[in-house]
Amino acid sequence: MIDASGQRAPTGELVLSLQGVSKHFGAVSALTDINLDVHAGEVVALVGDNGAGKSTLVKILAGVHQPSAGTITFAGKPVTLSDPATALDLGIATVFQDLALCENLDVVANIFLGRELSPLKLDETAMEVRAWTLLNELAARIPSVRIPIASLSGGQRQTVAIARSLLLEPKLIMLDEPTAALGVAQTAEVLNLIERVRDKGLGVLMISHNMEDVRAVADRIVVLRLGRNNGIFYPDTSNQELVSAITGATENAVSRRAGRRQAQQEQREGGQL
Ligand SMILES: Nc1ncnc2c1ncn2[C@@H]1O[C@H](COP(=O)(O)OP(=O)(O)OP(=O)(O)O)[C@@H](O)[C@H]1O
Repeated sequence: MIDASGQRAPTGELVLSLQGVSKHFGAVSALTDINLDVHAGEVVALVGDNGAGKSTLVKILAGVHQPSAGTITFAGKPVTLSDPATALDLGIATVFQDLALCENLDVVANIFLGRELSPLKLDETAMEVRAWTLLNELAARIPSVRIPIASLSGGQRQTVAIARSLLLEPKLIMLDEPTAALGVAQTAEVLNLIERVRDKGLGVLMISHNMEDVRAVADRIVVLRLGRNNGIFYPDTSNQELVSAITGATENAVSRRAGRRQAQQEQREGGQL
């Protein structure tokens, strides 16, 4: 569907909606009055400079931090994400940047890590089959599910972490810098993976500093600046425009230059009178 501005409007149902979310840490305002929507089958990139509030927002949605104000609606209902287990049970999965994988354990063990005592408790063979199924759905290139994480590449580790987050069949998956520190081929692999997660109908919220990756995979780009919303953009936005929104260069350099021009013009006109 094409919206009034000629862009592709999200067609999936609204999975996540934040209205007026703020977060203070003592005197520090990490987030002020944030609005954010993520639809099913949509990749939303969350971008912003260091300290813009991206991690704080992800931690709120992961149930790690509690918002100081605002409403979070998930799957059509207002929710309180009081702890990480609540967020996970509701269907919000998070892959943090450190991936939280155990180097010495194999792929199967990592995918089921911490879930061994849950109703998902399965025998070794069933767990192996489930792990393969998840990885196959992602068309993941993992040589064997019985090799330790330590012997996998960065891209393959990210794949295992994403597969793990899909185990509980979430509606929304949040990825914190999924391509940071990856080479070109591995980055492409992870971006493909993100597209496949989207194609499964999940909402994806991805934090990234890499505008090339963002533009390659995101349906919408949400910019945060100094803890506030600073625009929603589409992948065809120019780099300059995005960087301006991220750094605030528009309001500084451009508007200052325009102001100077106007002052010079007024001076000239004044001189002619
Ligand atoms: N636990 C905390 N206690 C106090 N202040 C915090 C805490 N967590 C974050 N902040 C502050 O909130 C603001 C937003 O930080 P946040 O880490 O969310 O930004 P970010 O966009 O993720 O930055 P980066 O890209 O550097 O990770 C910063 O000013 C930071 O210092």
